[in-house]
Amino acid sequence: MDSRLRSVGVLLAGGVGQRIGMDTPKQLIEVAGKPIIEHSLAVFQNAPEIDEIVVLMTPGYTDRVREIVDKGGYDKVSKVVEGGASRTESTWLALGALGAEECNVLLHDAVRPLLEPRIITECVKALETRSAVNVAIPSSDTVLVAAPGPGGEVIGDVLDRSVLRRSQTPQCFRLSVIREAYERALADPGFAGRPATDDCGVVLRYLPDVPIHLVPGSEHNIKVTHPLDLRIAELLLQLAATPPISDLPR
Ligand SMILES: Nc1ccn([C@@H]2O[C@H](COP(=O)(O)OP(=O)(O)OP(=O)(O)O)[C@@H](O)[C@H]2O)c(=O)n1
Ligand SMILES: C[C@](O)(CO)[C@H](O)COP(=O)(O)O
Repeated sequence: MDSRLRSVGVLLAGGVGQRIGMDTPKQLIEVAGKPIIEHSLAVFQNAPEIDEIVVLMTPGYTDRVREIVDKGGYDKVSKVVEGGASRTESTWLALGALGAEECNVLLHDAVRPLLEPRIITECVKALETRSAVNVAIPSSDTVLVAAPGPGGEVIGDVLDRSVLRRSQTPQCFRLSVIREAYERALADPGFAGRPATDDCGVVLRYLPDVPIHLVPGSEHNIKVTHPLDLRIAELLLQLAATPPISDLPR
């Protein structure tokens, strides 16, 4: 009998893309010939470690996602569910859409269309022995803490870059662990006033004894947030589709 836990890829696509400022949610914008969300869907669909995909989509756009799923033959998609008002609400709704059986959950920003298969492999491997795993890269910039000063901001602190990492997705957990963290967060009246910007932040705050193992991410695994990111994603996706020079026929 195969005792491997099932792995569910959750695509968080419930946002509206305010910072990119377009009429439709940014995950539906076409980049390198496909909507951004479809690039992310294809990565999960083609990953042998992923057994099932659940999509959380902006209310009003779930039918559009179902069309993309049907047309592209993404047969690992089991559910397309409406997302919530914040990323954490969408995660909570995703957890509600999963059954009671223990599994691995890989929570991925749908707007990170350049997720590499290697990262999924390493995350699922790490989940064989750990219950919480995140993907992160070192910071190549020096990171400052801004403080209010006379007439504007001043530097409050310069952080030690050697211990700083930039958090990416997928953020990966045993279902029972991420559910427990969110149940505690929702029971805390203070959570709404100090929301978390990612799922690891919820686990760290509400299950501080659970170590969150780090897997190396990638500079390519960008989050399409601002208009310039669309151009960068386009170029990187084109590059990824181009064989390296050594593989070209001579
Ligand atoms: N209510 C929300 C908000 C965000 N997300 C998802 O979380 C990921 C990262 O969020 P972000 O880049 O902030 O997306 P938006 O919220 O759409 O962008 P903005 O903050 O500029 O409005 C995206 O794939 C987004 O669709 C979500 O599932 N549900
Ligand atoms: C989850 C995340 O992508 C990790 O870097 C990030 O925190 C999402 O932030 P956003 O403001 O919701 O884009």
